[in-house]
Amino acid sequence: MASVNVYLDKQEYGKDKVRLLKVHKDTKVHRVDDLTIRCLLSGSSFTTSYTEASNKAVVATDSIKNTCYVLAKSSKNVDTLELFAAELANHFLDTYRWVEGAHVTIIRHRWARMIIDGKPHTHSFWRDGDETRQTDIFIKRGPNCKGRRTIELKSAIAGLLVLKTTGSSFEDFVRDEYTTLPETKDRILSTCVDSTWEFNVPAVDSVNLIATLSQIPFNNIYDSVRDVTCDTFAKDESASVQATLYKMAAKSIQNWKWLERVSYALPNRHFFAVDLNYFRGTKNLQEHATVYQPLADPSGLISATVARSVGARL
Ligand SMILES: O=c1[nH]c(=O)c2[nH]c(=O)[nH]c2[nH]1
Repeated sequence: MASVNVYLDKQEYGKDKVRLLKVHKDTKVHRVDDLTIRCLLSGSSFTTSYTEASNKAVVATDSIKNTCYVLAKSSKNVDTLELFAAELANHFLDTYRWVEGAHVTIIRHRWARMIIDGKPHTHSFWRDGDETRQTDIFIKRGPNCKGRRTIELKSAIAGLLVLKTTGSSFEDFVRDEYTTLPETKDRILSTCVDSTWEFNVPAVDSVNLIATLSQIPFNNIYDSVRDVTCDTFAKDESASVQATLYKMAAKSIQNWKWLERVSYALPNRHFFAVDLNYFRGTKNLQEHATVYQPLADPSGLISATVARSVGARL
C-alpha cells in the first residue's frame, strides 16, 4: 500500500475542569468565586510531543493545574473573570518562552448571599440557579516582538432560564401543506439564554496587558448585558424570538463601545395549551388558555450575531 503523507495540522493541550473556590476575606462580609477553569497551551515547540514522542517542551498539565491555584491565591482580580483569565494566560507566555498561545476559559458558578432574619448573611450562600458567567481569552505572542500580545476575548452568560406568560405572538409565517401550527396573538415565551459578547481589544505589550484590560468595566458590562436581556425579554411585545433577540443584541452593542459583536442562542421552549374540551367541553384554547403542557423535545433554536457597523465606533 502506498504510504500517505500526513502532518500535524492543529494542536493545543492543557488542563480542563480545574475546580476552585476563592473566598474573599478582606472584610467580614465574605465573597466567593466558584470557578471551573480550562487552560490550553499551543506553539510549534509542542509539535514533537505529538510526532516524535518528545516531552522536552511539555509543561505537565498537572503543573498547569497547580498554576491556577497559585495565581488564584495571589491575584487581586479573581472576581473579574476576564482579568483573572488574562493573568493566567499571560503567565504561561511570560514564563515559558516557547509557548506561542495560551487559551483560558473560565466558568463561574452562582452563589447568592442568603437573607437570614431579613438581612444579607456575611458568610452563607445558596445556589439560585444553574446560570453561569463565562469568559474565554486567547492570548498570542506577537510574531516579531515577543513581548507583544494579541488578544481575542469574549464573555458569556449561559443557561439563563426565562419565561413570560403573555406579550408574545407568532403570526404571518409561511403556511403551506406542511403547516399545522396555528397563528397566535398570545403565547408563552420561554427560553434558556446563551449570550456571548466579543470585545475589541488592541494589541498590547505584556507589561501593560492587565493595566490596559483593567480600563474595561467587565463586571458592569456583564451586569448590563444580563439586565438588557431580561428587560428586553420582559418588555418587548415579541413578534418572534428572532425579533426579540435582535433588539437585545443591538442594545448592548449600543451601550458599550468595547463590544464588537453580540450573539445569542435561544432555544424556543414550547408550551402548548392543553385542549380540555374532552372534559365537559372545558375551554382552554387561545384566549381561554391557563393550563399548558411544556414540550421537552423538540425545541426551536434561534441564533444570531449582531455586529457593530464599520465606522460606527463611538
Ligand atoms: O418565535 C418563533 N420563531 C420561529 O421561527 C418559530 N417557528 C415556530 O414553529 N414557532 C416559532 N416561534
